[in-house]
Amino acid sequence: MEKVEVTWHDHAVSRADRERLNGHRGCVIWFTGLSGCGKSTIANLVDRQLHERGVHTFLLDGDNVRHGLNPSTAMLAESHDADFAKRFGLGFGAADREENIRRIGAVTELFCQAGLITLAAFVSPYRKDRDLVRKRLEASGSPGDFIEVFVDTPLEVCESRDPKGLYKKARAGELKGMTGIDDPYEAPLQPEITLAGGSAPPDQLAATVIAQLIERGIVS
Ligand SMILES: Nc1ncnc2c1ncn2[C@@H]1O[C@H](COP(=O)(O)OS(=O)(=O)O)[C@@H](OP(=O)(O)O)[C@H]1O
Ligand SMILES: Nc1ncnc2c1ncn2[C@@H]1O[C@H](COP(=O)(O)OP(=O)(O)O)[C@@H](O)[C@H]1O
Repeated sequence: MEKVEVTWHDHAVSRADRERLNGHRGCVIWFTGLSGCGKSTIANLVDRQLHERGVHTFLLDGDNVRHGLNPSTAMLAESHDADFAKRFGLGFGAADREENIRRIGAVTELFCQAGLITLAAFVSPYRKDRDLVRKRLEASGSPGDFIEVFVDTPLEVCESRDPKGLYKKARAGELKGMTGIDDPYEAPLQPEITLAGGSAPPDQLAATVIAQLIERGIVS
């Protein structure tokens, strides 16, 4: 294996300096759940409401990140040769999802160090991948940096919403490896917040998240 020489450098402006300037601490609010459960809708509402309160935030969202940081092999093949595209493109197999979440976890870690309240909305179906993000964040930062929000919406409800027609394709056998259909979803065992995404409106669920942030002293 090729040895790569890299050295960690401490920054002149610390996380504490940035948090003082922002007037609040950084943290990661990680929304997980099935496709169509409401992650993006709720995360966007929370983001907008925090922004209106003067809180420094940023939202990372599954579909969007897969257009830029973590594109598919087919997307990369438009600008790179086939070997490069195959090596770095990500799909939805278990190892690809693991690498997707590992990279996003590293980005949330940077944003957290920048003192931002970072919202992440990803299916993130594997417990070990989410737990690894938590572990890394807490190791480089402090306890409470990772707030896991389980958007607990029954599969039948997600499937009835099906805004992108993915469940329909999966049921028709045109899409393989759809989470909840022929690919696993491992629900969090001890999420900080659980939202009943199938039985309450999005604004009520967003209000629950904001109330929790206030209770935890993250925003005032
Ligand atoms: N096979 C399969 N399973 C689940 N989801 C699929 C799949 N194929 C495409 N999509 C679309 O990709 C979005 C999920 O991307 P993520 O990066 O969040 O997935 S993961 O965390 O790596 O599992 C997901 O977005 P959301 O619907 O917003 O969750 C889907 O639009
Ligand atoms: N709590 C809710 N009640 C009713 N409809 C919802 C709720 N949350 C989201 N939706 C609707 O469900 C669909 C999927 O929501 P979305 O936020 O895109 O889910 P995800 O990001 O988890 O895939 C959208 O059409 C959205 O308007």
